[in-house]
Amino acid sequence: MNSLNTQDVPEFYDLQLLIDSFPIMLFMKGSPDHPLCGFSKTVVEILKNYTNDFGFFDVLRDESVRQRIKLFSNWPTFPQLYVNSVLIGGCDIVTLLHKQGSLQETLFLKTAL
Ligand SMILES: N[C@@H](CCC(=O)N[C@@H](CS)C(=O)NCC(=O)O)C(=O)O
Repeated sequence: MNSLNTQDVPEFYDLQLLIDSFPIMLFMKGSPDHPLCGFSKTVVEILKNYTNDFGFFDVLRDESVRQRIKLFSNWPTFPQLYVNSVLIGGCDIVTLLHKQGSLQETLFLKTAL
């Protein structure tokens, strides 16, 4: 069981605002130009096959966001990819969608809503 709960950490950032801040939003470790984890690096490399137009938030720069968003989205790891504020998943799911050929649709049909 996760020992953290949302009252334990200060809410400097409104998570929903962060998630909503770009149609394609990646919560990752490091930045797209300098990923600091292999999983984040993989997702950035895959995304760049489709678009460079995505937002990101480096969870290593804000421990509060890092911990709270895991609870908020019920997803315990990073990266976390959101499209139109909906959590798509992490590295495994993005890699699978890419290999299946459905990531384009996931990224662009949803953003065209
Ligand atoms: N299976 C995961 C792998 C990602 C993962 O294991 N991330 C770890 C190490 S970078 C993580 O975020 N741990 C929680 C944390 O560091 O706060 C995926 O598909 O994204």
